[in-house]
Amino acid sequence: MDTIYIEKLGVESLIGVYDWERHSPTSLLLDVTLGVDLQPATLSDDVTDTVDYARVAETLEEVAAQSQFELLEALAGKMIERLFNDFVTIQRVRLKVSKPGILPLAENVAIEMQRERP
Ligand SMILES: Nc1nc2c(c(=O)[nH]1)N=C([C@H](O)[C@@H](O)CO)CN2
Repeated sequence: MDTIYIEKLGVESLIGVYDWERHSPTSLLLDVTLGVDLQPATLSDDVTDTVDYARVAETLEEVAAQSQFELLEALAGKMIERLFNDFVTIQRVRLKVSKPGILPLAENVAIEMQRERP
């Protein structure tokens, strides 16, 4: 299996457990690893024969902007569901969602999930 990476993608989402987090969107960073067969695109040099990482980034920005989850886990689950639904050649997704600066004594907090296509 080959790999496509999107690193430190900045998105905005209304997310958080506490009332003070639910008045305005929070900045999140996404690290995405996609398991894809890249061999067809090595032969064709055609973006339609691979997964267009620009479209993946747009999809993740859209899911984040339209969601209102409490937990990072729930947002990550929805994002992975959308990627498998919209990009049929993605076989595996690893997604790390970071919420930098949210805890006073930590530079960053994050969750990471990895899923295979169902
Ligand atoms: N495992 C998690 N723990 C916590 C989350 C989360 O999304 N996943 N979120 C919060 C608060 O919303 C945090 O942003 C501020 O304390 C707490 N714990």
